[in-house]
Amino acid sequence: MYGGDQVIADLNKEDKEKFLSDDFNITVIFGLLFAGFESVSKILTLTLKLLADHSVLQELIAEHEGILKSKQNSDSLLAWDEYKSMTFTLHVINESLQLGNGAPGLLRKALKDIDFKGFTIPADWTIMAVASASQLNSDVYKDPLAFNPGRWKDIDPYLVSKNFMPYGGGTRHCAGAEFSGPKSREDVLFEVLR
Ligand code: HEM
Repeated sequence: MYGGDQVIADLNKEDKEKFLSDDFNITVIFGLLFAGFESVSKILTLTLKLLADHSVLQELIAEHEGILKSKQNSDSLLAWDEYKSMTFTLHVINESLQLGNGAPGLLRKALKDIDFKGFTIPADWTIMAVASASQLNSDVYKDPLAFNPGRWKDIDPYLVSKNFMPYGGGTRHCAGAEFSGPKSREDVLFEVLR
């Protein structure tokens, strides 16, 4: 049984039969609604605004029409390979994610003292990693506030690996990343290295 199914099943059970506690289930439902709604609506709104303001729509439409034309059965659903072949679409999404910085900060806790560039972050301290500090850094991205999907065509994989984390990273990496937008850092890296 998947986690979501378990939550729904537990909602209909007596307390003593429940596998997960009510507190846990409520936190999961709130978390999913918040994580899955606020993030998508914010980035989607920004993307539509950027598309309205810039002349990339024709190229996007051409890419999608090309895929539709190459389909053997025009009524068939979008296949995974077709989705993955939308290179320009992915560049537009990346650019929106890079500009949008959906999460203001990624929260972590120092499990032990951490030495970093001559400073020590003491154990138990809360750390907030601010992705926009690198995603909007002009030393990293040339003219970072410009909407330029073309920058993703030949982007340096090293730069991406260190400076693009719209979905966070590590064990707390966004659970909806593959579902909501295609690009984790690892995906971009894979695409560039391919
Ligand atoms: C454009 C859309 C989205 C963006 C930019 C985004 C971004 C993020 C970021 C930055 C984090 C924190 C990761 C970290 O701390 O390393 C996160 C966590 C999370 N996201 Fe997303 N997210 C998006 C869509 C979604 C969707 C659609 C869902 C669910 C269907 C979702 C579910 C989650 C969950 C459950 C977490 C918590 C993961 C954990 O703490 O273990 N996200 N997201």
